[in-house]
Amino acid sequence: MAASGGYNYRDGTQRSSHKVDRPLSLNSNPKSSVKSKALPASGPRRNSTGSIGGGGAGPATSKNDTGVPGRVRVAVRLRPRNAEEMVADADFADCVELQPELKRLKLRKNNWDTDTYEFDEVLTEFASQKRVYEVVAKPVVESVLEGYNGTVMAYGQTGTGKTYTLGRLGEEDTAARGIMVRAMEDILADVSLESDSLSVSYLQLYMETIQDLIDPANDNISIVEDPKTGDVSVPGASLVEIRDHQSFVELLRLGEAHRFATNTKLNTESSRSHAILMVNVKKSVKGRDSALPSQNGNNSHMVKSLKPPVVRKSKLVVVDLAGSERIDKSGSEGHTLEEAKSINLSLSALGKCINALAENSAHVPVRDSKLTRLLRDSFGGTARTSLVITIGPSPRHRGETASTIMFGQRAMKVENMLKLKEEFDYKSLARRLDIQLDKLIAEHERQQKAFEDEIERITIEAQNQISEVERNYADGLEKERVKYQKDYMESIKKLEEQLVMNQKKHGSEKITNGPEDDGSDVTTIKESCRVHVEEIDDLKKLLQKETLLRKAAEEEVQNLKIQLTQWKRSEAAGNSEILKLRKMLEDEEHQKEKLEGEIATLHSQLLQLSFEANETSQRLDRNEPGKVGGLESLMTQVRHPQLKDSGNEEKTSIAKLFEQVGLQKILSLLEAEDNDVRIHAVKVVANLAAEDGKIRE
Ligand SMILES: Nc1ncnc2c1ncn2[C@@H]1O[C@H](COP(=O)(O)OP(=O)(O)OP(=O)(O)O)[C@@H](O)[C@H]1O
Repeated sequence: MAASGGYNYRDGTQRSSHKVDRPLSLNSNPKSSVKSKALPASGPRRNSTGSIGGGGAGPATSKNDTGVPGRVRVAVRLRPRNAEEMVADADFADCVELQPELKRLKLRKNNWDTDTYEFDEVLTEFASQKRVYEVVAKPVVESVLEGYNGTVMAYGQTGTGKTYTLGRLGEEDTAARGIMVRAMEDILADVSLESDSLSVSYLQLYMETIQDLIDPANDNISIVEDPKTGDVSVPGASLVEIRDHQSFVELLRLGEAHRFATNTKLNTESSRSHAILMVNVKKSVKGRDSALPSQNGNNSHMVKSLKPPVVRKSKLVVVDLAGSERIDKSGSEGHTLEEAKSINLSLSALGKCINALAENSAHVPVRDSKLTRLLRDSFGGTARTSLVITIGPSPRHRGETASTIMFGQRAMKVENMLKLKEEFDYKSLARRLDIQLDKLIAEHERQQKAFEDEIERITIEAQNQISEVERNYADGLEKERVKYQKDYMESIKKLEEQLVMNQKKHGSEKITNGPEDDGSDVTTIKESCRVHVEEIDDLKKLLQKETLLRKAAEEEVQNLKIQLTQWKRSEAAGNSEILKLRKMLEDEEHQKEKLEGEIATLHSQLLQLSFEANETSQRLDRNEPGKVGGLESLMTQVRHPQLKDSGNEEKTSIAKLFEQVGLQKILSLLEAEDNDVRIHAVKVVANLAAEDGKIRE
């Protein structure tokens, strides 16, 4: 039964929505992507040869910048008969016959005739949710974890199982979990929550307005397209960090409750909006970041090898489209009718884009609806895309089933060019440099303090030793002096006593023997003289010994002085080492400032370019070619380089062009809508690259 026309949420509440279209705003903080290059939505594409299962080249082996071709892969899933069909179609065969092993589907035209279609996968009504995830979404999730954007989308008539396939939470029965929950489980198992980051936005596109399913008050979100990379983003949407499975399921449940749904004849809970889940994965690339400063303090080497770490920023987009429906069959009226018209309009815009891409047509009408703008990267862009088309078995809906099958067949012809989304992570480099600098400063201060303490200790020790040696020397000297003085006095005393004794002896002998004994007297004096000479010799020896001792003491003092001088010299060398370290630190800070300056300049250039490109594209959109200014003249130069120069002067002209407009503008022309301009821009870029390496990575 058709709803009365209210705005129904799945949680049963009713709210009104504002539908004010805001002008497209520029992304105020475009990231500088160093690896990924934008592929114009209508850029050169290759049509698939139609070989089933062979065109979806995975990105796993290609890590370069040129991208790898990746055809949109399409699986078809048949819903089992529901209770109503069991009764109403009891006497009729299903309108389709599946041959999963041949990956074929036969659509009955009448009782005798069938049309046969081939798909990348054919999933019968018995296919489990696990199998559906593995063939439809798992390869895309793996690509996302490798750094490529990925899209998983469900398309089909209302009530055929799109939400069942993508959005089931499976809380009571884990086997029933849909693609969203299973994809997040695989992503959580792969990322490291310490070094990587995982965030989610959940939106619905309802009657051409984008609303936040996490924060329903946020109900008019703008789409922003990066003119340089072609990346589409919705900066106004809530971005929730996901740390575990449970928080993600809560978020899905919250979003599902806010989704517009109504009861139609074809589905009691028919989604009236397209739901878009965006999972942003930021992974650091292991082993590809800068070297840390070496311990030997080689500053210039350290600065040269200081490269920012590389991060891969990829995005998984899961799109649960609202069901296509025949108004007469769904019984829509009033507001539900308006909703149905809006759904059909956006789905038909998507169909037109896919037709244009499948036919390699020059113009792809991406701007016809917000749905196609949001899915710009998923069809004909840089994402790996997998589409599941859902069909019902009822012969009463053969027409809708046929049109779903044709949509899938055309989508299989769309070829994307997968690109790695790598960036230098300047912020994390700056953070790491700060930490490194703090560590160096702390280490330097610690070493300086230890060095100063050591010098002080050595100086004090040396001074103590010198004082002790001086004191010992003075004591020794004093002792020697006292000893020799005492010995000397004793010797003098002995001599005087001996002299007195001799005189006495001599006087008594003279009285006894008379003057005749003069000979023995002489002998005695001689003996006395000999003793004196011996004593004098002893004294001389003692003096010599004392002189030697004094010399040894003086040498020791001299040695200590030499040691002190050496210590002072090493202190001076230490000071000069400290000065050198300080100089190194200053150099390092200077380098850091330079790097930060360059980052700021790059950011501002990028911002300027984004602004100019956006302005230009807006003017071009408004068909005001005369006001395009610099870029217009650049396009003219790119289209007709011979207008300025000719023949061999073309290279000079390209060089001049490069000088005048700069590389960024030339690169921006690679995304121009005009085929000629893009071709000439490619030539210019190729010439510049060949000339002298003006273009580097
Ligand atoms: N493969 C399946 N097995 C069992 N039941 C299914 C299957 N697919 C869908 N259903 C059931 O069919 C009904 C409609 O499914 P669902 O709401 O997912 O369809 P839909 O395509 O999302 O519809 P709409 O476009 O109207 O939102 C639900 O009751 C769902 O449980």
